[in-house]
Amino acid sequence: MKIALIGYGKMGKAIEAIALERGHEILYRVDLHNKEFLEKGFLQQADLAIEFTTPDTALENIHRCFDADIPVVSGTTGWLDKLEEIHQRCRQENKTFLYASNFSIGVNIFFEVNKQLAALMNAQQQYDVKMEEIHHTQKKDAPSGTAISLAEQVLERVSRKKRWVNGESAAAEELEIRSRREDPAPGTHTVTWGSPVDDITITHTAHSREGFASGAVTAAEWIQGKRGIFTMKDVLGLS
Ligand SMILES: NC(=O)C1=CN([C@@H]2O[C@H](COP(=O)(O)OP(=O)(O)OC[C@H]3O[C@@H](n4cnc5c(N)ncnc54)[C@H](O)[C@@H]3O)[C@@H](O)[C@H]2O)C=CC1
Ligand SMILES: O=C(O)C1=N[C@H](C(=O)O)C[C@H](O)C1
Repeated sequence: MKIALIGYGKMGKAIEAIALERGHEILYRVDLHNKEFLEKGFLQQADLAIEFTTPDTALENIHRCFDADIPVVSGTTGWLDKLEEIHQRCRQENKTFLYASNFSIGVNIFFEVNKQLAALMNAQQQYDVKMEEIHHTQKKDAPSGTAISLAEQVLERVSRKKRWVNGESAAAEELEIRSRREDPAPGTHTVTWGSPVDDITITHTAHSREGFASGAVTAAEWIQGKRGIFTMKDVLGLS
């Protein structure tokens, strides 16, 4: 595959290492300083783009890839209020788009465990649920995209919880997500169900960025030749 790598920060570099190891070519490494590679003439020479940038730039980058009609695999967090705009264009113009708040296999399995636990807890009023996410101090968004995915999975299944809040909350209908920033934490997510007599805690701890990067390259390999909107559930056959 000829990859246009959009975003050449911590994730861009981790993805580059794995893509090269697997025999792929990095055609462009697009960063803040060489955004001219986002022009159609450059992008359309690539088989696809892998996009890991910032909450403020992801939307525009994905539109640029759609202009060039190349598939996009995006993992940027903190911009999902605009996701529907991208899905709409993707459907209308028959483009190819795959998004995941977390590309690691471990977290995608953790998502399934979280959903099952939440479904079981809907009838167990004595349990309250809280979440915590821990990331490095350079992270721009809070709560993490993964924590929002986990929270939405709970809200869909637990009728006594109405919304998530980032920070402390004493309101019974709110799902509290605490965010901690400390180095080098690549990403830890914990969901705790507590009752007066016991707690159930599930935690996923990333030891490095390798799992995210490897998942993103696997998603890029999988999406080749496909049209439509996809997630890691499709890649891993979890749908
Ligand atoms: N979905 C997943 O599995 C994961 C998602 N992430 C997310 O990926 C994003 C990037 O994370 P990191 O690499 O750690 O951040 P980073 O800050 O190390 O790198 C971001 C890079 O994007 C570049 N950039 C900014 N605007 C750009 C533009 N318009 N075009 C091209 N490049 C641009 C910056 O110069 C920087 O090098 C964040 O939103 C983070 O939350 C991070 C890890 C895993
Ligand atoms: O910024 C990061 O580093 C990470 N971001 C993603 C998120 O916001 O969930 C995924 C992972 O936890 C690392």
